Amino acid sequence: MSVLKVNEMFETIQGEGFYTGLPAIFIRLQGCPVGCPWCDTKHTWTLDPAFQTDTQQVLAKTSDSEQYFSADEHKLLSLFEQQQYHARHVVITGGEPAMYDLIPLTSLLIDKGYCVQIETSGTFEIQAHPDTWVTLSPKVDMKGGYDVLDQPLKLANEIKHPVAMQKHIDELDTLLARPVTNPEAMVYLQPISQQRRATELAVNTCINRNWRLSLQTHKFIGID
Ligand SMILES: C[S@@+](CC[C@H](N)C(=O)[O-])C[C@H]1O[C@@H](n2cnc3c(N)ncnc32)[C@H](O)[C@@H]1O
Ligand SMILES: Nc1nc2[nH]cc(C(=O)O)c2c(=O)[nH]1
Ligand code: SF4
Ligand SMILES: [Mg+2]
Repeated sequence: MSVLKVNEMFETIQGEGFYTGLPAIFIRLQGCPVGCPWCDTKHTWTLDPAFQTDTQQVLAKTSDSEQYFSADEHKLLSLFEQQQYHARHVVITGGEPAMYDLIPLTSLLIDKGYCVQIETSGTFEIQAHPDTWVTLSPKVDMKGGYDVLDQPLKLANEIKHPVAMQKHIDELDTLLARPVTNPEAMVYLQPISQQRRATELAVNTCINRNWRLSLQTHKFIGID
């Protein structure tokens, strides 16, 4: 059993990376110390117990807030039924989900027939069932002072790098050159905050390097 702090749980369409377009249940965990200046989920950063509240209040959220509920894997699975979700794909994101022991939750979900994906910055070792799809979005030189670890680079099924400037491409090249990095990992560039210049850089670099483009498609159509 492992108790997780959940900032949001909702059903939507995966908007990013390899599984773009697939209906998915998102579990957004609370807490992240990495400090990316352009992070689109800053409301998940704090781990202040003052923001703990009850499950129904969190599930009923209509806007971003620091409020979270605590639940173990069995409670989360029972909430899937209560919420009448249809998706067979589960995305565990955050915040930084690898701060938690995800072995009990990922194992239970895989045992129940779900496909499970985690979205992680690579700054903590991943504790998850080996069949979990790992989307690594590496974070280099951010304010929190964390480094990208070897283990997430090894486990990554896809490396989805947020980019706005050439230095981000250079950082990615350095990570791809590390001997531990999974040579089979698919490489995606994701423009930061839909900026025009970031998008141009991502498109041109994808064409030159034969990498893939990840747009945050949910933001273009205004869904969660
Ligand atoms: C909010 S993070 C949570 C999971 C984990 N902490 C991580 O960084 O991968 C989920 C994804 O959103 C990306 N992301 C966050 N803010 C973004 C932004 N403003 N523009 C583009 N991608 C962003 C992250 O790089 C990551 O791929
Ligand atoms: N639709 C949708 N797709 C996503 N893919 C990754 C997300 C994330 O915040 O981790 C995300 C998200 O917040 N919404
Ligand atoms: S690691 Fe992820 S959640 Fe944390 S600040 Fe960066 S983008 Fe946001
Ligand atoms: Mg998001």
